[in-house]
Amino acid sequence: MMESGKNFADIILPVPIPRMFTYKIPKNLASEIQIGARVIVQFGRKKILTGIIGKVHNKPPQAYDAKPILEVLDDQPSVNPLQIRFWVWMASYYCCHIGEVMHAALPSGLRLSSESKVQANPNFDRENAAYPMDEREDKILDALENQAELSYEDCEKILGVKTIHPILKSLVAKEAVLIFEKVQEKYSPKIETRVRIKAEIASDKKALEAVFEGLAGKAKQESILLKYLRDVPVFKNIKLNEKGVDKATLLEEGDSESSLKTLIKNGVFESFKVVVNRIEEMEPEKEPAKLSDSQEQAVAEIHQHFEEKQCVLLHGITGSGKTEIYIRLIQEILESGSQVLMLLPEIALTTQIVSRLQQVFGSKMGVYHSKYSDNERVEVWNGVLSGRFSFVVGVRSSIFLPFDSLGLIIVDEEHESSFKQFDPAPRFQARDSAIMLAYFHQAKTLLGSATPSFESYFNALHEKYGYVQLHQRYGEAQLPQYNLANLSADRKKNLLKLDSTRLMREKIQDALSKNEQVLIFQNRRGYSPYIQCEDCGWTGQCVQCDVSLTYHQFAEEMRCHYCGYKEKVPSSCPACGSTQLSTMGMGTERIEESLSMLFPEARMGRMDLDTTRNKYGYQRLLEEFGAGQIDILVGTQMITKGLDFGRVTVVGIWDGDRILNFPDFRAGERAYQQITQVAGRAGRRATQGEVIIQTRNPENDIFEKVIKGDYYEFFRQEMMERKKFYYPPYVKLVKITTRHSDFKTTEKAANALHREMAQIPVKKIVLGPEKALIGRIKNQYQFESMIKLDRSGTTQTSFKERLAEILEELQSRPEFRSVRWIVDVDPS
Ligand SMILES: Nc1ncnc2c1ncn2[C@@H]1O[C@H](COP(=O)(O)OP(=O)(O)OP(=O)(O)O)[C@@H](O)[C@H]1O
Ligand SMILES: [Zn+2]
Repeated sequence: MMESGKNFADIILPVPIPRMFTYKIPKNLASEIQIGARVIVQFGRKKILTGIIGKVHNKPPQAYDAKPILEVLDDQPSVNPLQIRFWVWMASYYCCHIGEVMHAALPSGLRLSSESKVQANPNFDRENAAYPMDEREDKILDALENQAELSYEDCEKILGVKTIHPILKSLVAKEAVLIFEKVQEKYSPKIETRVRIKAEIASDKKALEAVFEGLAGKAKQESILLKYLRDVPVFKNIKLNEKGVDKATLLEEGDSESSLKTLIKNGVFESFKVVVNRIEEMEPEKEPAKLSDSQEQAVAEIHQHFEEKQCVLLHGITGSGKTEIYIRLIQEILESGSQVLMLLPEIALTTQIVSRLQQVFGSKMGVYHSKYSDNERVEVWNGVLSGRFSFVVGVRSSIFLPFDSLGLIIVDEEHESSFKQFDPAPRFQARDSAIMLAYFHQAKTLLGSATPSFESYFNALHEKYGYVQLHQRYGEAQLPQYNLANLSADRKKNLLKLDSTRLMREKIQDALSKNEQVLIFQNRRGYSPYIQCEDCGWTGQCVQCDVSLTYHQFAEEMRCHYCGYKEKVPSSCPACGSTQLSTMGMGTERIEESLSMLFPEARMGRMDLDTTRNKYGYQRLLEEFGAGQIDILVGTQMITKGLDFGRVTVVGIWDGDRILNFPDFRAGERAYQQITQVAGRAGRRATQGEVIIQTRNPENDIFEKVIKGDYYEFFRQEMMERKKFYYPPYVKLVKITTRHSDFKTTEKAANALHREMAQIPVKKIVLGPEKALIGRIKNQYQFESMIKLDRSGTTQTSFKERLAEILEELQSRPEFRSVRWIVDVDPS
């Protein structure tokens, strides 16, 4: 209930309006106004919308006259105040509208529609109505007999008046109509038809015997009855009969439906319907593992750091057993009565780690996956609300679930760039947002990785985060042995076969002959093509930035994605003079073909976007691999994420150079992480694994650092570069894309924005605008500006506030009305 005296409310309106507007709180609704409740309001002259109360206050808006709130829909708020606080923060940090955050936050089964509708109340009996209707009310009810639903506009037309709300309100009060949102209807509970023996028969042995006698010679019906009694032993426990059995399950072994119908008709069975959970109930089946000494030690250190710090980074090498540490911490928090959220990158979620957690936590644990149907997502949402799930493991959007008392958030594989949402807004980083969310809940955050992001590692070194290390693999397992296979050298000696080096072939052969398994990794990222000299391995580098140039086929140019520097593709290699320049970019499919020619006996599998498109594709491949039905698995990034298979002894990195040549200031960091993660899949049990990296640059520094496992030294060197060239974490990046269908307008708008931004009086560097790497998408031209903001004080907030004003002003100029500006804070 509201404190008295507050007579205005800010209402979050849905997409496409996505903003907060202030409305008046009418006296008669004052007692129902609660933050997070859904309300009906009028927007503009015509539109009737459902919004959510974001804030209550007593400041009338300056620019317009506040309209009254028309209706409060919820007794219980749909969204809790912590969620609203989180939305507000996210909208301001990531420079988007709060309605866009709301749109991302609510599963579409719960989403607010942009238009509310009127429908007949199914419980209303018009013939025997308790209250009389006036003429206009009758007109609406007449219309609803022919039409399932009416918009507010329809009602206006029917009645020929402008203010229809009082009429609808009266109809609602008389329980004749319902006001609803169309999309909300999307969620439908799952209904199961079950059957059971009629109670009077089930509880009476004699009666049941009589039934059997009556069925003599009717084999089909008898068979159904026998199966029922096998599945539901009512003699042992009469209570079991009440729940009965799912009809489909009972008939699963091929019994006939018509025989069952006869049994129902003759009063032996009865059928009934129940609402069931889509997400299956599961009992825990395993105790958590006993922690090793170093794991116990790590847990103790994490506890210690949490005394003082809100966030701890767990830096544990691949195979060190971080999962078991998470399990211990999750248990502790759940026992204390708080909730836990564990975030995983998209693809890691369907795999081993989830089933491992499920074995321990059973159905206390909810899983929130992007491949879930909308209904399933609503069930997880409701499960969190009802307390059914006190622990959720999920993808980045699970930070929006309606938690009210989080105690801990774990972000596993925290370095993963897929925690960042690219499109649409909010373009949030789930790891960073999780830390903020935890702060609002007064909860702790644990970030875990074998290869921490430089941002997190930086924060740990500066003691902003606690830092805990695990240096050893669990049990007997050792880190794998690295081998660099020189592509150029093999080429000269004619040893290259179908792009494979001799060393690669030997190691694979070795593993196959010992009945061990092989993983071959090819980087998906390399799809942005680059030019490389086949003889010396030269690639074009930007003269102003520390990144490699991307090949633009259309213009026959190599360009820098960051500063816009460009040059023509040379006709011969500037380093060695060779004319063997080729475009790099080779897919997994071709590798699979090559390997099956080289190893015709081996059973091959391929895991990439193509082979995992459907819901179970990924799962199935992993199961086959786990069961030893695949000898060599070729894959992209997907095979790197937390896989734990005991028989993998050889990991091959097909094109090591491609990992290095990503046009990004994070190229080095990414390369280090990626190689270490892929390599980490090898030799996770007793046998030591081998990693083979094919490259034309065996002397590249990154390989040396990875092989030594010297993360700190690598980090230190990269940081010097980043400091010198103003890159994160020394500055904050904001990227702004300007889009329009006309080239000139796009350029003009981008330049106008640039001039305005340059004026903002904060410490910053504004780069661009540059034509984007992909100059045109869906017939929209795009230009990009990059802003590097000083990290100190209020620089960021001042900049973002002013930016919002600038964009608003630009948008209001007639020439730029249809230009789109996309702001990406902390782009990755
Ligand atoms: N205390 C323990 N008792 C028994 N087995 C353990 C224990 N800790 C870890 N293991 C086993 O060791 C293997 C590696 O552990 P886990 O997968 O948790 O490593 P990780 O640190 O997550 O590695 P990565 O970063 O490579 O994913 C797993 O097979 C796991 O079951
Ligand atoms: Zn450059």
